[in-house]
Amino acid sequence: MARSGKVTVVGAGFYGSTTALRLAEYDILDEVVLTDVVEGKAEGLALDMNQSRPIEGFETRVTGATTGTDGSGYEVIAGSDVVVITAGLPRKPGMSRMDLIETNAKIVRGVAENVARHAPEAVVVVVSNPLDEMTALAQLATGFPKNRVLGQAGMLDTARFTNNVAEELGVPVGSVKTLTLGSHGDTMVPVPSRCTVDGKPLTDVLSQERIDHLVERTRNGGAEVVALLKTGSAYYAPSAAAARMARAIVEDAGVVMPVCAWVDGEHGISGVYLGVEAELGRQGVTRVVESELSEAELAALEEAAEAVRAKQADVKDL
Ligand SMILES: NC(=O)C1=CN([C@@H]2O[C@H](COP(=O)(O)OP(=O)(O)OC[C@H]3O[C@@H](n4cnc5c(N)ncnc54)[C@H](O)[C@@H]3O)[C@@H](O)[C@H]2O)C=CC1
Ligand SMILES: CC(=O)C(=O)O
Repeated sequence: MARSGKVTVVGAGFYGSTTALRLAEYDILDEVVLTDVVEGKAEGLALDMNQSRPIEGFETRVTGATTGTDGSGYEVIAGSDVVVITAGLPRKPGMSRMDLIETNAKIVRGVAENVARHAPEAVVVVVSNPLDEMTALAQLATGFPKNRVLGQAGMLDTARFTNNVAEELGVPVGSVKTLTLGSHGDTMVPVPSRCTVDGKPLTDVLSQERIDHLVERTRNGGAEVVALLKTGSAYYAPSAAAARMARAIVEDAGVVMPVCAWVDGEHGISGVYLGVEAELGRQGVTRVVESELSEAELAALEEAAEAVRAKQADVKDL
């Protein structure tokens, strides 16, 4: 089987390590690189993942490396097609994603500058929180074209909406289609008008009260997991989302996914990183797709854009 492509995952915590393993298990890449500032952490996890290859039957090799905030060790990411940035603190119960902004901005800025130096042709997928702001910051710090920097949130939030609907109705997740746009925060926009169950509109199978409940549960999906875990945030569904995005980019797949992308006039909104549907290919976002939305959903998307625009303007000073 022909394998090609190299994806780096920066940050070997829960999110980063599960993303690296998922990418390696696809068995389509030459190499997955996993890095972390903690001495030996990425190397140890990479060794462990490589030892799982004979059991799981994949050949993609994982390389672990320790990197310094001074840029040491970053040579290992040279030639990466995609760099996924997961470095940064996760929230604790009671914290909002926005509470992480100052600490994570310093980390993401440093990482992004080193990515620009050592992998200048890469597409960057940001996952560190607060997501919409860290994506904007990574674009500023890399100086990459806006289509080559995007964030992961919509895939995860959409998956949570789908799972919530499937569990409510006791049906397979495969029979449910949903969509979530907007910010990865308080102004998240689950889109009930785009939800179907076995092709039927959601309003045909659920009352408005139950739909409202599932929308609210989706908005709080991250906090629900944090409250149960108590020591960190979700990573199985988030890593599945980031790995699928990286794969779509490496494979130049042209698939449409909900992601945090630079919006330039679509939906009448401009000049902001926002959760929208976008087509992904080798150059990152090849096209932002204007989803069909109800009037109320479009108004909510505009509200989300205004909420994140102000915060994104501030990140340059962090
Ligand atoms: N966008 C999304 O949908 C989601 C975002 N997240 C965010 O992802 C981030 C990571 O989450 P977890 O992996 O669970 O946290 P974690 O604490 O398990 O891992 C973070 C890792 O980053 C490393 N790190 C810190 N500074 C670094 C630097 N300068 N260079 C390289 N590595 C560095 C740490 O040593 C640690 O291993 C958090 O900010 C979290 O909020 C988590 C879930 C979903
Ligand atoms: C941590 C986070 O952003 C989430 O689970 O949605």
